[in-house]
Amino acid sequence: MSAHDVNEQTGVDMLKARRSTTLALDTIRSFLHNGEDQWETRRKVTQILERDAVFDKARREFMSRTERYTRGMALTNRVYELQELHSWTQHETSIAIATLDEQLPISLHNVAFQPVFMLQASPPLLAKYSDLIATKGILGCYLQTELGHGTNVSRLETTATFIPETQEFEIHSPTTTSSKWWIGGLGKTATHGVVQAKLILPGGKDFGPHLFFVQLRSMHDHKVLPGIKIGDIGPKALGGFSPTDNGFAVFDHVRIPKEHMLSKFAQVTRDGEYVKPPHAKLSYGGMLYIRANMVTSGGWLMAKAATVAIRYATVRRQGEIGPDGLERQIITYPSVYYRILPILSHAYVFIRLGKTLTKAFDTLAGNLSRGDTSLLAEMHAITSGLKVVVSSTGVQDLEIARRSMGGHGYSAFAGLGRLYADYLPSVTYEGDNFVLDQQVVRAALKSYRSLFSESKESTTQSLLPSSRYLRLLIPPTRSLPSFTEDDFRSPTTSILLLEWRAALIVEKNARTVDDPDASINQRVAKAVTEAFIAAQIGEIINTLGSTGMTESEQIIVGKVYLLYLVTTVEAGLVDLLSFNILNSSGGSRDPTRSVRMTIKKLCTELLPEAIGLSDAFGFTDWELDSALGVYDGKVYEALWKCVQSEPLNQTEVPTAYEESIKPMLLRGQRQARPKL
Ligand SMILES: Cc1cc2nc3c(=O)[nH]c(=O)nc-3n(C[C@H](O)[C@H](O)[C@H](O)COP(=O)(O)OP(=O)(O)OC[C@H]3O[C@@H](n4cnc5c(N)ncnc54)[C@H](O)[C@@H]3O)c2cc1C
Repeated sequence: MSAHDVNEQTGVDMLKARRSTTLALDTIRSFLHNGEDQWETRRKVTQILERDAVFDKARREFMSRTERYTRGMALTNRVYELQELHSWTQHETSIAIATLDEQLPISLHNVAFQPVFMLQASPPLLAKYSDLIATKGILGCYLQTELGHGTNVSRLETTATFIPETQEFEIHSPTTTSSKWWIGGLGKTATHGVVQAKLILPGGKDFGPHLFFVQLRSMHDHKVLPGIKIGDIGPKALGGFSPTDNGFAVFDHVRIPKEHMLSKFAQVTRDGEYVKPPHAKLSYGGMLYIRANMVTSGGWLMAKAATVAIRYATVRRQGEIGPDGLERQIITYPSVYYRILPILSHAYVFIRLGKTLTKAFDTLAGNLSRGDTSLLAEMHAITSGLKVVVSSTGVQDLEIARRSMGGHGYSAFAGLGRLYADYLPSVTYEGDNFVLDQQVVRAALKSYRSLFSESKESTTQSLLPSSRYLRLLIPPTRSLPSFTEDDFRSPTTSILLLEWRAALIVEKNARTVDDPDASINQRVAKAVTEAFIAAQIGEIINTLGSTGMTESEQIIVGKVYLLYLVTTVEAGLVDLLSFNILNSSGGSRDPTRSVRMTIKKLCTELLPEAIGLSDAFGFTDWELDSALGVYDGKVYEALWKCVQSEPLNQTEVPTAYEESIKPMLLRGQRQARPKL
């Protein structure tokens, strides 16, 4: 029998792991949070929430859907109460909402309704409503998707018919399939919405989908306004998105003033003439904003998964007995660290990339407001590709992290199952990933064709960051290098390989475009986006010197980024080998071994720093809400405590005994008796 106390050992193991880290926590934390000031702001806001009973999470897992919605609204109301009380800035309030770790209806107001309205409403409409929107004096949602159409926006059926006599639009749902569907915040919360509807002008001409600002509920008693039917669409898969009232809406000839068309770009004159927007895609700004934000939030979600899994794997001992007479910490098994350390690297990558992207979006928004669309196509290509990669990686990582924790990972108290259920639809909303892939491919082919167009000299100077990998195709005589294991210790090797893969697959796609295989779009989009991410990682590594990290810290964090690059190469081996990009050197028959051995070595070098690297995210126990990810490592105590609050445990004999268990037992005993 084991002589040591398994429970006590968890605390000992966590302390030891924490002591083994050589990183200065505050430097790395500051790097991840974009400066000490930002971190301090976040810490202060989180502390206020954590101490407030409204934000207690202890009963959350036992609540019904309706209770989750009601709780979600109470949390939201309290955040805005606190905003007033503490004079929080908009930024501080956004931190509070993000920190709550709930899918709240208010998010749709903040990330969809408000940005679209601010970017596309005419100046008079802005003057009337922008303050009310900012202060939550009205609550909004974004009504685009319908029962019959999602991806294909051009076939939406809701109509907005202009009535010149009254200078109004009439919003109407002509069919069952034109019912607005899936709309977050619509079911029970929103007072107003931005509705995507086909613009019909006098004479019946259809100008396609345009946006209209529509009041949905009374500001007096919250009742749905006449002519509109609204409801909640019911529970979602795996209990995800419980606090959000995704809803449906049907409009029956609902009149709105002409000024309520969002007409900053496209307009309708008083006598019903259409005025085209200066650029067909000017209205894409709002969507790009959401996608840019998804990169950052996806990064922080991966950070949570990594923190919980690394902490648990550090204190969970199972299996082989080591030299200390104790079972091995599961994090020391290659099959465990190989799964969870790459998640850490994904978090480091997307958190930093998100910051770059948000900055680029601010520049774009400034340009768009002046009618300058020059950056739009590039930003569209980049955000589409990144949205796909971040959401599919995040969904995968949450499940990998959960599974790495064995049986306890499946407990709701592990905290990752709920995050997974909530994050699952991110691969569908804001553009279905498989559909977005096509847009990335289209942009890549356009860059390829313009580079090789006969009308001008091929020049790599004009290549934008999203297609810089195409430079490798010029000059056309190419020799692909071969790499040793040592070469993979340098980021440039993986970056070059990933860029080569993108260049050759785009070239191949351009040549076989008339007869493509079925997975080509996914592979091309992935290759193109991963080449872009790889080049960005190169930049991040090159600038680590200016982050205040010591040289040894730069080496450790550099290894985290290198791990991302090399594992991306490993995941892309099928195409790298298909295109003969990865060659053996030194007579080895397996050119992939050097990649795989580099991953193993990087992981083992990073293991002593894993707790420090994940502590640097700065999550509190309240934020993680995971019995397996507690800071002090005492996972068994935490799990034991959670289980005691299970409602079934509040009575010794359940009500089901009299109703069902007892009759079943008695029936069984009666049936068995004759045979006894
Ligand atoms: C949790 C959640 C919240 C949402 N919130 C909102 C909201 O607030 N407001 C709102 O307006 N909408 C919202 N939506 C709807 C969301 O935007 C749509 O689900 C999304 O756009 C996809 O459309 P769809 O569901 O009709 O799928 P479809 O377009 O029917 O796609 C079904 C399948 O067909 C494939 N497919 C479709 N078209 C093509 C094509 N051209 N080429 C190749 N493959 C194709 C897709 O890849 C997918 O596999 C939400 C959805 C969810 C799940």
